[in-house]
Amino acid sequence: MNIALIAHDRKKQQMVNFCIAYQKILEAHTLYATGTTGKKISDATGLKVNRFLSGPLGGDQQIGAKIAENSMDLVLFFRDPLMAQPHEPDITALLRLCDVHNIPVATNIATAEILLKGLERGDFHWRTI
Ligand SMILES: O=C(CO)COP(=O)(O)O
Repeated sequence: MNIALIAHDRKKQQMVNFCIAYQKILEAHTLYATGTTGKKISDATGLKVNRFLSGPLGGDQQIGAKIAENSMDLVLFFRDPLMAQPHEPDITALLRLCDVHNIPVATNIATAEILLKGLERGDFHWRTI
């Protein structure tokens, strides 16, 4: 499965901790991330992460393009709901494309944990059909 990992600045440490906790599951998949998030994850875990541009410079849009091409199976996006983002339209567009293409998307760690447990259990095999 192709998994996108994205975190806003005040959620990045949480994303790193999440990736450490679920490294065993994540390492069996192909990981993608926005620029800064991906660097922090790979530095902390050694996981191979394919990095796009930083979010404000177009990284969310690049991940959106992968979704539109049916090349992304799962999106874990730890958003900061208490901080305005300069690239808010890009974020909205990315989440919209998840809905257009029925891509499972978590916008907080609680949902992300449930999705990864489902992934481990094989709940997403339908994505490969
Ligand atoms: O802004 C982001 C997502 O909207 C994340 O981008 P970075 O991972 O480059 O900080």
